[in-house]
Amino acid sequence: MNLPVQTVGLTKRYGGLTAVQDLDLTVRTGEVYGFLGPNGAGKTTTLRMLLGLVRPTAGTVRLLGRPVGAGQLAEVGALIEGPAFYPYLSGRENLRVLARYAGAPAERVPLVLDLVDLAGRAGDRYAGYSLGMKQRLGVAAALLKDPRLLILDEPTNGLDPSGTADMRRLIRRLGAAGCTVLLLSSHLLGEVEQVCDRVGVVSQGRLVAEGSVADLRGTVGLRVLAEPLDGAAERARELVGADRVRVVDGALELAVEPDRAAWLNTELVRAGVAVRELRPRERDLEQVFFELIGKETADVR
Ligand SMILES: Nc1ncnc2c1ncn2[C@@H]1O[C@H](COP(=O)(O)OP(=O)(O)OP(=O)(O)O)[C@@H](O)[C@H]1O
Repeated sequence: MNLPVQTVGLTKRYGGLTAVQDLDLTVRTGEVYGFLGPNGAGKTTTLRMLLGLVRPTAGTVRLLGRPVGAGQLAEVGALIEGPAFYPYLSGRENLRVLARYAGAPAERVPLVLDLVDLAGRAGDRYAGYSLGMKQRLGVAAALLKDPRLLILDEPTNGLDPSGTADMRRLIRRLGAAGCTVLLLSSHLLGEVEQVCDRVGVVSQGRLVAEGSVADLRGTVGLRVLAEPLDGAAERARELVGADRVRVVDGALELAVEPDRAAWLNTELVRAGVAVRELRPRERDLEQVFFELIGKETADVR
């Protein structure tokens, strides 16, 4: 199978520093994969190895099913750092110039402008674009060659909330259109929740978790709103064991499998407790991210 990205045991050492260690990364066709980790975790080094810009110390990289350097970069579109455009040309003119350089058909220009939602402003000068529009034009440029793999490195960096939301919508749209996207981000897990099919979290050069956002978040029990609370807590302790029951903010938190909800509800009601709400308790995504990267505080932006 020609996986867009597959690394096995990928390692890069700079002198005594291991920037990337034993990384097994797989990006599947048609998915939006979020490669996440705090600054210095090794994302850029990994990206450079994927693109053949840096030679791995150990391990292998296959890009679009072939070893790096087999000419497949023509099929990869990338938005890395701020894209360079001519300020006095319009968005459309800039793309026409790039298309000519890249040997992409001119008919792609209106198509990609439409994709990134810039068709209405395509005639405006680049210099007048907002940062968000500039970034989206960068994505449009990366799409000119109709790449099989699109790599976006920190595409929301420096964007305000509305620019970030636009970029998120764009990535989701690309994903829905069947584009394979590798998204690098040092932002919190929560921010990529809506756009990524799967995420890999890297910390200190190692992949510390991989899966869907739902997988990573997991469920850790049940949260129950019931009256009277004391009676509910007492009965719950009898049912599942005292060490599995906590009272937090006027609710019961039970460390039990969520599929025991129906049984628990029946038992509580039988004990004369009125159950108002009973639902799986999920971990907070930020918390998950910090646990994975082994930090207590939010300094990963
Ligand atoms: N050319 C280099 N020489 C020496 N050390 C390097 C080199 N490039 C990266 N490093 C080190 O490797 C580690 C990983 O850096 P890398 O840039 O890959 O992380 P990152 O996750 O991309 O971080 P950021 O989000 O800040 O870009 C860091 O400790 C960095 O200082």
